[in-house]
Amino acid sequence: MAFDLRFTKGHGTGNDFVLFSDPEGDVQLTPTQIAAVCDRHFGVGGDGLIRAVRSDRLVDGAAAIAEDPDAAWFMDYWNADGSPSEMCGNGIRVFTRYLIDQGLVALADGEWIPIGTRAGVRRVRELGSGNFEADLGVWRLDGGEPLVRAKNLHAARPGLGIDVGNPHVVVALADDDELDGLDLAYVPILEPEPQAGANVEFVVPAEPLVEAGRGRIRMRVHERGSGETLSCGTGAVASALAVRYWAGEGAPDEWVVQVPGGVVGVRMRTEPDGEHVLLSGPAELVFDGVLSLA
Ligand SMILES: N[C@@H](CCC[C@H](N)C(=O)O)C(=O)O
Repeated sequence: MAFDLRFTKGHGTGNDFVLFSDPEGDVQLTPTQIAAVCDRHFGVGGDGLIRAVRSDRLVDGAAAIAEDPDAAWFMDYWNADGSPSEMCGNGIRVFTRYLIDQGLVALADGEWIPIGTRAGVRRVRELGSGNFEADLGVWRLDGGEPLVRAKNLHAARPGLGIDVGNPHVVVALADDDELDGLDLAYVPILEPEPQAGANVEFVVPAEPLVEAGRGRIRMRVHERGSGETLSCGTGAVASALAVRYWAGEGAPDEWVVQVPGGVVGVRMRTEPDGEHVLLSGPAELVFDGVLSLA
C-alpha cells in the first residue's frame, strides 16, 4: 500500500540526510525503502535517513532512557544503502536542529539536550548562527592497524582503528596530491576486514599544521553504507584523534578539520568517565517535501 512520507532535507557540511518525524514509532521503513528514499536519481537523495522517534517506543530507546531518563528523543539513523549505524556526528547536529524546527523540543541558551542513539546517549547544544556542538562521549582505540588499499594509492598503508560509537579506520597520506588523487568511488579494501565494516578516513596535514594552538588537517572519507561523502562528523573526530595519537605528547586538544563540504571543529576534554571528544559545526535544513512510497 502506498503512503505519503513528509520529510525535511538537511545537511551538515554537505553530509546530507532525509529526516522525518515518527513520534509514536508507527513507520518502519524497510532497508529497500530507505535505499529508495536516499537514491539521488529516483528518490530524494541523501547520505542517510534519520527518523525522529520517542525513545520509549523503541527497544534501543529503552537502553537510552535507562542511561538518561531525559533522553526522550531517539535518532534512528540509517545509511543510504539501508543498513543501520550506531551514530552520526553531522546527523545528530542536524537532528537537533530538526527537533527544534518541528517544535518538538525547546532549548535554553547553552542547554545540552540528551539524544538517544544506538551508541548510547549523546548530548548536543546550540552554539548560535546555525552551529551546534555534540559531545560524542568517550572514544577508544579499537580495530587495530589494518592495511588499507584504495584506488590510485600506490601501496597499501597502515590504518588506525578508532571507535567513537561507530567504527573508523584512519589512514595518513603523504600530501595533498595523494589525497586529491584518490578515487573513492571504489570501496577501500581493509586487511584484515573488520567484521562490522568501517568508515575509512584519509588525512593529510593542512598548511600550517598548527595555528593559534589548534591542529589543522584535511580529510576525505569513504563511509560504510554510503560511499564517498562530502563530510563525516564521526570521521572528522576519529581523524583528529588519530593525528593527535601519531603526533604524541604536546599535540593540541583542539582541531580544525577541512572536509570537501566545509569545516568542522573537534576538541577533546577530560571527564570523570574518560576523555570525551566533541564535534562542532553547522546544521542546515534545506527544504520540506512529501514522497509517495510504495
Ligand atoms: N556521516 C556520519 C556517519 C554515518 C554513519 C556511518 N556511515 C556508519 O555506518 O557508521 C557522521 O557524520 O558521523
